[in-house]
Amino acid sequence: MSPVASSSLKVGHLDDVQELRKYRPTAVPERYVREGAERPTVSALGEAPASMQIPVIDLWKLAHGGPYRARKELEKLSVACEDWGFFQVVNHGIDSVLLERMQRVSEEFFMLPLEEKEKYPMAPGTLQGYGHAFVFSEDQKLDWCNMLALGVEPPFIRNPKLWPTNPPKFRETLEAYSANVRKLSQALLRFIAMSLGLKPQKFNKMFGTAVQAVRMNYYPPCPRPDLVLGLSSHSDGSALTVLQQSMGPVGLQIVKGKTWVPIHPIRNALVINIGDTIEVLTNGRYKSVEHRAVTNKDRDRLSIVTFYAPSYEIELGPLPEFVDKNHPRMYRRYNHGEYSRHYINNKLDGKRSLEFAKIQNKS
Ligand SMILES: O=C(O)CCC(=O)C(=O)O
Ligand SMILES: [Fe+2]
Repeated sequence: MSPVASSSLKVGHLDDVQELRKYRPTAVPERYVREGAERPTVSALGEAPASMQIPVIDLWKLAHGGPYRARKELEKLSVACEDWGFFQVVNHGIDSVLLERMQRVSEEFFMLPLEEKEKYPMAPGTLQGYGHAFVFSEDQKLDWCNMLALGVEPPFIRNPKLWPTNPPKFRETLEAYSANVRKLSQALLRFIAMSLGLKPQKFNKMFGTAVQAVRMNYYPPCPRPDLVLGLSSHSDGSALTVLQQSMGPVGLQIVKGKTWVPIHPIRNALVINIGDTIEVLTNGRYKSVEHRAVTNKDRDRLSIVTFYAPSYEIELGPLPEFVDKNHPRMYRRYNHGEYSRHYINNKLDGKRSLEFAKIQNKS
């Protein structure tokens, strides 16, 4: 994919938030301070009661639970995708030792000295390496986050120079982890297809050789979590996203109605969300829900996020099964590679990226 020509971008000086934090500041630099409505506590949206939780889906029950339990779990999955766009999955089959190893090597990477991490620089306007993604101008507000993003599959999207050799176990751990997450994504897509009354392999067949990328987000403690965002609000440009988060404080929040709902970490569970591709294919029945990350005053947080998406050459649009008199077509047909380019060349801004495909229905 061709990113924005980096020479055409003027993004100003970008601080590294872990370096900023070393001086134990009590204030945050102006570039991180959000406008009122975007601030986590003075948000246009309210705060959800702590009891409000996204559904938890048991993959074992779906796959092996017998006809009754599997059907019940499939109904739960359908509600999760339709009403929430997010769920946590347990008994997903990925060994907890591998999850822990992945978390450890990621943490070790972020704890390296800056010079070491800067050996894998993310060029402005691209989405691979260590640095600041989605920054396109000098006046854009910055996220309180450090990122390492890597293309994983198919092999041609990899930039091996940006795969850390330090920590030494990083590469092999990411390979093993990604192979497992790929299988899980395919299994989930089978059940999601079934929950929609489609043939189980509908999405997997249609996607061709799926594109898989990983992003590790590290959020250091922040002296003013009330003023900044760890990650700006957005929906994911993937078909499906698989997110592993550390057991610490809540960071991920999703929009539900008029509230920001916190996603409380469950040990060894993975957070799954519907991305823009599934929203388009189902003509909006399953939605890619807006989400963001907030920071914490005393504790850091890590998320390891896998984006699973169709092959770039695939043409996408709402499937005929989801378009009728009562459900007019909401999205045009487009090429997925073109959408991916559009997504990475625009700042994260709620669901704005998907405007790319929206049909303005006259009502
Ligand atoms: O850190 C999180 O929980 C949110 C990460 C996320 O939404 C993303 O990387 O797309
Ligand atoms: Fe996301």
